[in-house]
Amino acid sequence: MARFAANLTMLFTELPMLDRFAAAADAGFQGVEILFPYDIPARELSRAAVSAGLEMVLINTPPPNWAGGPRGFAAQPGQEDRFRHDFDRALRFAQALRARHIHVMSGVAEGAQARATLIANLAWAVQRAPHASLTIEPINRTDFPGYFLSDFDLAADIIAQIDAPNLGLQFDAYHARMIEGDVMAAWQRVAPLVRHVQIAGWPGRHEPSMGDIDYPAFFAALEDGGYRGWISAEYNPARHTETGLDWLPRP
Ligand SMILES: O=C(O)C(=O)[C@@H](O)CO
Ligand SMILES: [Mg+2]
Repeated sequence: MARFAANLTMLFTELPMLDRFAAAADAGFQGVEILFPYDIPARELSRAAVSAGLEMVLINTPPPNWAGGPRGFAAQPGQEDRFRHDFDRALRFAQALRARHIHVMSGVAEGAQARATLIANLAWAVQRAPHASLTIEPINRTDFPGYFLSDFDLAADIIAQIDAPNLGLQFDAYHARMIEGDVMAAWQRVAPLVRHVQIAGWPGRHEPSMGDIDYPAFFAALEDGGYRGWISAEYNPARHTETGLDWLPRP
């Protein structure tokens, strides 16, 4: 069965970051992800994860933090040096945290040159970090205006073109609902490429129990299809985090 992780950038924000680890473990999560961990020394984050018995599942490149920084540079022509510098920093953090995946963010860009830039940067990154697992994630342009990678078929094409064992797809069911409408159909199309799954309710990006995505059916499809990766709760709780965890399957 897939294991569940809590996105500590968005869940348990009632607590300071380092206290969110124990709260996530107590609530029944087995792993955590942090979108941009770069404000806190990696050894402190690592200690908190280890003492809570949690696996670090994912971090994002690049360093600018969640509160307002650009969402990546990988598809921006002319920003290759910045991308490489940020990627190396993400890699150092991922190594220190033993993070399973690094999500490489494309940023705001458009057109053929952006696509070529993203492919060239990813081709560099998969060689730079042969032992790391890298992901790319289609993100909807309503919430993230101008974000380059907002199409599942484009992401699949890019992964095929790079053709590296350490690059895969990050499937966020909320973005799939926003971009495609039918989450299950999108999943069936790209499932073999998926390394990491994220979930939230739609509309609103709140608890998975709120809205029209049938998560029990989605979890069953993942199980039936042999998905063995993590499922990460990446949503803005509408209530106190713990009160809203009735959707979380517990043994
Ligand atoms: O917004 C999402 O969805 C993500 O997974 C983030 O990594 C984007 O910052
Ligand atoms: Mg996501």
